[in-house]
Amino acid sequence: MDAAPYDALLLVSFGGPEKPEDVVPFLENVTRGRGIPKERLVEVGEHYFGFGGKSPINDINRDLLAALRQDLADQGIDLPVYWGNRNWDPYLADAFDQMEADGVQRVACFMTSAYSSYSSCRQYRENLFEVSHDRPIRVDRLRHHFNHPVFVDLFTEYTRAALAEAGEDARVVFVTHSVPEQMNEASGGPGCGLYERQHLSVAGLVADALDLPTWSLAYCSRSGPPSQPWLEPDVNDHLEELAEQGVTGVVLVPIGFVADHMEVVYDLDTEAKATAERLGLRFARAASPNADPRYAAMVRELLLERAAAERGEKPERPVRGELGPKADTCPGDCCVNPRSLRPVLA
Ligand SMILES: CC1=C(CCC(=O)O)c2cc3nc(cc4[nH]c(cc5[nH]c(cc1n2)c(C)c5CCC(=O)O)c(CCC(=O)O)c4C)C(CCC(=O)O)=C3C
Ligand SMILES: [Fe+2]
Repeated sequence: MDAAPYDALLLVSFGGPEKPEDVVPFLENVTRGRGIPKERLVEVGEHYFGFGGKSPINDINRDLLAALRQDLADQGIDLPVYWGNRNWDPYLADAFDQMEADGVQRVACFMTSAYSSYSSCRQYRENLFEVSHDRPIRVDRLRHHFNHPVFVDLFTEYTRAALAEAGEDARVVFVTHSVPEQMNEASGGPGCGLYERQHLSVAGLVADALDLPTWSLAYCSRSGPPSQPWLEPDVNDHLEELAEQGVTGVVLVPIGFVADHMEVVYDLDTEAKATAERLGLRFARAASPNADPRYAAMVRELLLERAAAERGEKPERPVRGELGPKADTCPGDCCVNPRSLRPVLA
């Protein structure tokens, strides 16, 4: 198996604070120029302080990095793996400094974000462009993985396990990060609304695999000013509705998150769980991929698929559902944020 023309793999993630002193500067990094109300920042800061100022995200990425290295070694693929975050140490710039020092010429990037939107794709590509355009390293990012069979099958398995915990009659509620309605509309191109469609596709695939009679998609972690419409229903409001309808147990499936980071451990495991308890609903939260070795193997599959394509071969592009494989490169008008017209990596 051959990773040529790539001579490195880069894990690109969001980053998170690791100690109380990190929290405020991290939030400043994330929200610079984004118009988030001060009260919302104080509130989100409290979520981090409640967990000792440490997000789980970096440790999970350390584990994923180890799983990726193990998987490549097991497959006999000799390829260095680097890691850089957009918003916290280790930063993307440090990873690129190291790659440059090591003589890397062409790197494939795996982003720990599975869906299309400004926040979940284009902003990553802005940061990748920024950090790489003046370096002698060619950068490609691997295609979106929301509908990769491995991703869908993992969530199917995690959901099955959570149903066993909450009781088979529990209602499955798929959950993802809310985004402004405008951001959803622009995702995939003007008017595409691809963010929501991709989530509905994954949710439907998992529901079909488990023969679920009914299910829903809800949103968490709304931010921004109250006047701005974001995707709804909020998961807490949705639990209220379900309780009113006579539902007695719920399983939350965090399909929008590839790992148990702060939104999952606070917004779902803490806040939504408390809502469920108050409403007398049995509650279970399905796992997320984290550093599952099968998730690492999926990254390797995507890497080899793209490597083959770059060599001029016609690789298979495994995919589930009606949306088909997302192109390797995004068109110029994909996921544009009118407030941020910065150059991007395709
Ligand atoms: C779609 C999406 C994902 C999923 C895709 C992906 O994984 O990338 C995601 C991931 C994450 N978001 C994270 C943290 C934050 N996101 C914020 C703000 C925002 N996120 C947004 C969207 C998303 N975010 C949006 C539209 C905003 C509003 C401001 C803006 O338009 O930019 C804020 C500011 C405070 C607030 O507004 O809540 C924080 C602190 C962390 C780290 C968690 C940890 O530390 O464990 C992770 C993985
Ligand atoms: Fe976020």
